[in-house]
Amino acid sequence: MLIAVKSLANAKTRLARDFASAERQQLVLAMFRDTVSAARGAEQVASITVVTPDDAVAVAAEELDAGVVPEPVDTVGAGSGNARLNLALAHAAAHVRANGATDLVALQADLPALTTAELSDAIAATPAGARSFVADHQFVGTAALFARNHPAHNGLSRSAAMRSRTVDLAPAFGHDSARKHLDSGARALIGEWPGLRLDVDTPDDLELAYRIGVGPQTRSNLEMFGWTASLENDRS
Ligand SMILES: Nc1nc2c(ncn2[C@@H]2O[C@H](COP(=O)(O)OP(=O)(O)OP(=O)(O)O)[C@@H](O)[C@H]2O)c(=O)[nH]1
Ligand SMILES: C=C(OP(=O)(O)O)C(=O)O
Repeated sequence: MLIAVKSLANAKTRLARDFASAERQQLVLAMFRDTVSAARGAEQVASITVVTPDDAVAVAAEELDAGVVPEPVDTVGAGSGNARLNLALAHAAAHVRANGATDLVALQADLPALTTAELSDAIAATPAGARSFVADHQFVGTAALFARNHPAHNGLSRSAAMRSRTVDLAPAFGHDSARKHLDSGARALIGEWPGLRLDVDTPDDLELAYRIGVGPQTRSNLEMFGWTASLENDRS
């Protein structure tokens, strides 16, 4: 499993209205921790690799027993943030495949309401020998992208077999990525996975995730920042 996280100082700018910079960075880390904790419970997830330029994210990843791949240098000057994100994921994919991984999933880092059961269920629905994805709850973005290799066949040399079996991740995250993944041949997975489909970008997403039920790190940070109390006040 691959997870990309950009520099915390630049993260979640769309939450800037509700959270000061230091709080926002802490919240991004908390959502990341809850996402990794839920993901690592899925029995199909053999390892988690985080690609990031941020030292604090790398430390948090290591504390959660995830591997860390430094941000590739060629992403500097790679144009838009999304181009950098996709280069970072492709770099991490090459890294884990060089170390023996076959089936890949690129998971968003901001899924605080993710449950192990729904991720496990989604992985079980992925076709072999193909790319597939779980769209976000609005069917605009992508919560998770999967690339499963073709099953092994006999009669080829080991290297030829590896080449012919490989299904590239070909990540196309960013604006309208559900459409981009569909248009590039990835299959949209069907299933009721509300936490998996809810990546948090805006205050409205955060409120929705909170109502579904967020993980303990996210919850305690939101309580500490007084955000949950303000939610109650807004409702009364
Ligand atoms: N390693 C890495 N991860 C990235 C990069 N750009 C984005 N990401 C990650 O990809 C996911 C989606 O990123 P964005 O939607 O662009 O940014 P965001 O921080 O979620 O939100 P905004 O600042 O509000 O756009 C987040 O988990 C980011 O941390 C990058 O250049 N490198
Ligand atoms: C990059 C993506 O996520 P976000 O919604 O965080 O921009 C995406 O969905 O492809």
